[in-house]
Amino acid sequence: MLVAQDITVRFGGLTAVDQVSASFMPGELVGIIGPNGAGKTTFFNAISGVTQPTSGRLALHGRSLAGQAPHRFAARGLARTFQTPRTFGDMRVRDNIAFGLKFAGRRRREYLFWGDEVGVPWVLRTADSILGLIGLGAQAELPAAAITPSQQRLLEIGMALATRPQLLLLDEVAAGLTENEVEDMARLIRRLRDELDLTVVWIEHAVSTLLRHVERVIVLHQGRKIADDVPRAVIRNPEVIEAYLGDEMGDAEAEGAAA
Ligand SMILES: Nc1ncnc2c1ncn2[C@@H]1O[C@H](COP(=O)(O)OP(=O)(O)OP(=O)(O)O)[C@@H](O)[C@H]1O
Repeated sequence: MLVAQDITVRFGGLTAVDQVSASFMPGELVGIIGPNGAGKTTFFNAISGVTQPTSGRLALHGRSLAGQAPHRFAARGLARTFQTPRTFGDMRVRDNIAFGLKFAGRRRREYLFWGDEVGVPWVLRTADSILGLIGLGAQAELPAAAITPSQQRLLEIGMALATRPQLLLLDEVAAGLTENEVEDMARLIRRLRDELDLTVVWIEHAVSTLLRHVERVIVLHQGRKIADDVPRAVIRNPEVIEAYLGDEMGDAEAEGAAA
């Protein structure tokens, strides 16, 4: 689906992402974890066209995306959320989704091409069916600014889905949520992956929940990739424990997470 090769992003003298390579296969749910400042969001920005990598190669469906603008990434089936939800507060919840359906990602010509909706799951064809999918049906008429922070996060996921992605990048969609809400979010992400045939890459600090739900986890530390494996292996990796997991969770909790 997506292949990133030796991606490096420098800001002046700081190397935020240091030669990170990673591949994402169709249908995978992959987590990205690491300490604050490890380069997780910068890596996301680089693989979604928001930031131009200093060096490295990037291919979606085998076609190079180097130097392309973010809307070209969207047109090729990539959607993402941001750490701070980017919704339109004075527009109704339903209209936020409708905006994504109408405008996001695709150019007019591509809409004509997509007009017959061939291959688009029916739940992604209307704003109301997307709202039903993410559990925001009851909030459809409210201004987006009036819904709770956790609902804002769901709405941003809905807006991303409205672009009919095949690859969904989620940046801390569970930040600030209660433990139960984080668990609900993880279940929703899995359900979306399964029902919509998505590839999902999910950055999150709620490590124990993430490790219980993803199939593979990539660990970044000081811009470098220090692990890329199934959760069971990653929690036993001494470098990962030293750099991150030792602080984030006790051994017993980690064992439970990857059980
Ligand atoms: N636009 C920028 N200009 C300069 N430095 C930046 C910029 N964006 C990020 N950085 C720096 O790059 C490094 C990686 O930041 P990044 O936000 O990618 O980390 P992160 O792993 O996502 O952290 P967090 O978990 O806190 O969100 C940090 O040192 C950060 O200060």
